[in-house]
Amino acid sequence: MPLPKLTSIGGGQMARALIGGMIRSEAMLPADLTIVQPSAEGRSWWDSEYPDCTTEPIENVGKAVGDAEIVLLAVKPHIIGPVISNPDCSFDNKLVISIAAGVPLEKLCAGVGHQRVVRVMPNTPSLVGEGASGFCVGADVQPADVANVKLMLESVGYVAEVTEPQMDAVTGVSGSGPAYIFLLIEGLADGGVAEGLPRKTALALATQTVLGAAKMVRETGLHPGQLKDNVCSPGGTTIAAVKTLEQNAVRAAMMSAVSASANRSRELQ
Ligand SMILES: NC(=O)C1=CN([C@@H]2O[C@H](COP(=O)(O)OP(=O)(O)OC[C@H]3O[C@@H](n4cnc5c(N)ncnc54)[C@H](O)[C@@H]3O)[C@@H](O)[C@H]2O)C=CC1
Ligand SMILES: O=C(O)[C@@H]1CCC=N1
Repeated sequence: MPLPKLTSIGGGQMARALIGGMIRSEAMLPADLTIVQPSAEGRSWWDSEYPDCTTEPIENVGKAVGDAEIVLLAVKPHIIGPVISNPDCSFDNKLVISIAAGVPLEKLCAGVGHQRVVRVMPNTPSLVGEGASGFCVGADVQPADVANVKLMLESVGYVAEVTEPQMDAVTGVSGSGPAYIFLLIEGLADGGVAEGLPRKTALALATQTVLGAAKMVRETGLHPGQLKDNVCSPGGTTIAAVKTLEQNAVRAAMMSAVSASANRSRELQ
C-alpha cells in the first residue's frame, strides 16, 4: 500500500532526495504528491522530474496543506517558525513530519497546534535507497502514523527510532555524515591521481572501496577494527598507511566532526 496524500512544504535538496527515493521504491505515487515551492525554477524541476505530481506556489500553501493527509516540513530550520504559524494553514487532522535539523518537537507541536508530529533526521543517500534516518515522535502520534513513517523511511534505507535528545547525535553521524564520506572519497581519489592514476579510474576505485568497506561491515557483522586488521599484512603497505592516518588523528577528527554537527544542531533550536 503506497503512502496517503502528502504535501511537502519545501522542495529543495533533502525533499528531492527523500521523496525521489520514495517514488523510486514505489512507496509514494507522484499523483499523491504536492510540492509547495516558492521559486518557479524549483517548481519546474518537480514538474519535469515527476509530471504526475502537483506543484504550488507559496500563496496556495493553505489549500495544499488542506488536501493532504501527511504534511512534510522540508524548509530550512529558520523558516519553520513562519511556516507553521501561517494563519492560512490548518494542520488539524494531519500527520506532520519535520526534517528540519535542530527544531524540537515542542516548538513544532506548539506551531501546528497538536502533538501528532514526528521529527525525522534523514540523509541525502535516501535518493539511491541507501539512506539512514532517525526519528522521534510527539505525544499524540498513533501506531498507524509510526507505520507510515517507517514505510516512508524504510523505503529509502535504514531507520532507527530514537529519543529526542539523541536526534542531535543522529544529525552528527548520519544527517551530516554523507558530506564527511564525500570528502574522504575525494581525498582517496586525489591520492590516486597524485600517484599517477587517471582521475576517472581513481574516483571509481575510491568509490567502490568505500561502498565495499561499508558492505563488509554491514554484511559480516565483524567489528570494523577486525576488518581493518584483516587488511594489514605485517610490515606491509596498509599498516604504513594506517600509521599515517593515526598520526593525523583521523578517528579523532571523525569524532570531532560528529560533535561539531551535533552542537550546531543544538544551537538551531
Ligand atoms: N541537505 C541535507 O543533507 C539535509 C537536510 N535536512 C533538513 O532539511 C531541510 C531542508 O534542507 P535542504 O533541502 O538541504 O535545503 P534547500 O535550501 O535545498 O531546500 C529548502 C527549500 O525550501 C524552499 N522554501 C523557502 N521558504 C519556503 C517557504 N516559506 N515555503 C515553502 N518552501 C520554502 C526553498 O526555496 C528551498 O527549495 C532543512 O531543515 C535541513 O535541516 C535534514 C537532513 C539532511
Ligand atoms: O547541514 C545541515 O544543516 C543539514 C542538516 C543535516 C545535513 N544537512
